[in-house]
Order: sequence, then C-alpha cells, then structure tokens
Amino acid sequence: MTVKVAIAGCTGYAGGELLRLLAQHPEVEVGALTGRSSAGDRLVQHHPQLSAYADRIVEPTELATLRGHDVVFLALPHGASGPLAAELSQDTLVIDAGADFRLESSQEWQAFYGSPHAGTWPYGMPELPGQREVLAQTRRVAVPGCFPTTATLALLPAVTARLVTGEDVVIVAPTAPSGAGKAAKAHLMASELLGSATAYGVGGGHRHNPEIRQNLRRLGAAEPTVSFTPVLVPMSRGILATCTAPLASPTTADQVRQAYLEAYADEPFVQLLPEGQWPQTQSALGSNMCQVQVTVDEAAGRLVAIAALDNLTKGTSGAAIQCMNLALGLPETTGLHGQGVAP
Ligand SMILES: NC(=O)C1=CN([C@@H]2O[C@H](COP(=O)(O)OP(=O)(O)OC[C@H]3O[C@@H](n4cnc5c(N)ncnc54)[C@H](OP(=O)(O)O)[C@@H]3O)[C@@H](O)[C@H]2O)C=CC1
Ligand SMILES: CC(=O)N[C@@H](CCC(=O)OP(=O)(O)O)C(=O)O
Repeated sequence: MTVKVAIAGCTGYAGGELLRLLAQHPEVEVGALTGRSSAGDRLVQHHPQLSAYADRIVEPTELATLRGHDVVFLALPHGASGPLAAELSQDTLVIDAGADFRLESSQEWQAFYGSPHAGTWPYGMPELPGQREVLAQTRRVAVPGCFPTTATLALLPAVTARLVTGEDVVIVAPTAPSGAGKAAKAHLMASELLGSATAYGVGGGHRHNPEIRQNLRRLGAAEPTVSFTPVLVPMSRGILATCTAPLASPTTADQVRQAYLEAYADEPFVQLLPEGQWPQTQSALGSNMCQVQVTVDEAAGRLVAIAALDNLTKGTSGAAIQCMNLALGLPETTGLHGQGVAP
C-alpha cells in the first residue's frame, strides 16, 4: 500500500516534525506541502534539517492543492482547520493537529477559544479505552493537545482503576516554548526565556483545562476538578507533567504500580519506567514514547504520577501518524519508534 499524503502548514514546527517522521514511513508518498506566507519558498529555507525534501517548493494552502490525496494533515493555527476541512472529501483521511475539533462541548470551546465551534471529531488518543476501534473506522481525527496527552497518560491507569476519583487533580507541567509554534517571537524567546522559568495560563485560564477534564471523564471520572499550571522553561522540546490527586482509599505504592503495569503492558508508546527511575524530557526527545512513573505520597494521601514526552512527537506529529496508521489499517507503530536522543 502507498498512501499519498499532503501537509498543510508544512513550514511550522508540527509540519516539520510530520515531514521528519514521514520520510521514514514505508507506506507514504509525500505529495503537496503547503504554507501561507512561505508559499513559493523552498521548504529547506524553513526546515534546513530536512534533507529528504531538498527539492520541494512550498505551495499555497488551497483546496485545489490539497485535493487528490489519501491523507491530509492540517498543522495550522487554531481556527484555520475548520473551514478547510469542511471542503475536503469525506473519503479523505483528514488529521488535524490543531484544537478545532477536540472538544465535545461548544460552551467550553466558546469559553476558552472565543470563536464559533467547528465541531467534534474522533479524538486521536489510541490509549483511551475503546478508542483504537473508533480510530480504525474514521476519516477524521482531532489530534490531542500536548499537555492533555502528557497529563492523561500520567493519570489514565489510576483513574480507570478508580484509585483516584479525578477530583482535586493538580498538574504542574514545565514545557518547551516550541509548543507555542514558530509564530512566537524568536527574539523574545531568546532574551526573555533563556535562563528563566515562567508560569502562564495560571488559575484555570489555559485552554487545555477543558480538554484534560474531558479526557478524565472519558476514563470514568464523574466530576473531575483540575488545577493545571504550565511553566515555560528553556529547552527546545519536551513536557514533564507532575500530576497529583488524593487517593480514593488507602493504597500502597505497590498496588498503584501494579495498576500501571497492567494498564500499560501492551502499549507501544507508553513506558512505565523501572521502580525508582523518574521521567525526564531528554529521554523522550525525537521519540514517540511517553515515559511514566508513579508512586504514593503517604503523608499527603496523594497519588503522584509523572510523565514526559516530546511535545512535537508524541505530543503532536507522532500521535498524528499513529492515528493515521490505525485509520488506514496499518500496524499502529509503522514509521514510528520509541527511542530517544541522548545526551
Ligand atoms: N508546537 C507544538 O508543540 C504543538 C502544536 N500543535 C498544534 O499544531 C498546529 C500547528 O502548530 P505549530 O506547527 O507549532 O505552528 P507554527 O506557527 O510553527 O506553524 C504554523 C503553520 O501554519 C501556517 N499558517 C499560519 N497562519 C495560517 C493561516 N491563517 N492559514 C493557513 N496556514 C497558516 C504557517 O505557514 P507560513 O509559515 O507559510 O506562514 C505554518 O506553516 C497548531 O494548531 C498547534 O496548536 C499541537 C500540539 C503541540
Ligand atoms: C509553550 C506553549 O505555548 N504551548 C502551547 C501548547 C501547545 C499544544 O499542545 O497544543 P495546541 O496549541 O494544539 O493546543 C500552549 O500552552 O498553548
């Protein structure tokens, strides 16, 4: 099988990571590569690291250019995917890296994004119970946000095993500024971010709050309450989410570990680390793996789960390809790997 793939938003961070990964996908032929301000440029002006595409020119993001492909990845700013996707054939597999189709609640969309809600597509997190079956049947996928993926994978076994209720969840997550995309001002990044850590979206204001709550509900939490604080730190890629929640009843660290071992035994891209070893972003770089560790803070009566991933790989583009594989009936891991870069 060879599938023809287009990428809208190829010059951005997510588009570049899609291209890096797809260069080694055995079933993919890369077709149209589109941008907005960069249309007409050589792709390698924007992604000098991508030698496999040295002869490619960026085309404008237009319907006519994207038509005629088996798969279209949308790696566009929020709000840009909705109108474009509506015009693409229902037979085309459309995978949106943006937020437009992630939320079920239009009310929550309005509250956090402030624009009309485009709709809801099957959510691209294969690890959620029953979701692989959903993704195998669909021609539309909404790729999760990078923080929701990290926090959900940290908490999934504990919530599904009812070790925690999903109430009073506290998440603090250092992240790389690359999560903000290339459009963020590079000079400010260098002068203001290097050598500093900065909290933002504090007090429940970050737009990933409703998505994290939605995921916890899907895992069985009746009324999840979450306090989520992202923190910008000077690194190129990565998220490290420390998630804590009160234990529903007295539970030992061994019992908690057992639940995580069982939940993640067969997951290709979630790794429960050996006891005593804690996730670090470095180990996830360039890899589609999310590394997880868990324990109990006995004095506080809380579960402590930590997860690390690469925001551009498992946090976006790797997850998008994992979902493409499922929707096309390919082995889920095709073209992906879970090996990081070190040092
Ligand atoms: N960065 C990350 O870690 C993650 C990103 N995502 C999501 O992926 C999407 C892309 O993010 P990212 O790659 O970081 O963003 P970038 O800012 O790096 O790239 C944006 C891309 O979209 C194009 N573009 C900009 N405005 C428009 C427009 N109005 N219409 C069509 N194309 C446009 C740009 O083209 P040009 O360069 O030609 O102007 C560029 O190719 C976003 O929705 C983001 O939320 C999701 C999870 C994590
Ligand atoms: C550092 C930074 O700004 N990160 C982004 C998260 C990026 C992401 O996961 O995704 P979506 O934009 O697709 O929701 C943020 O906090 O908004």
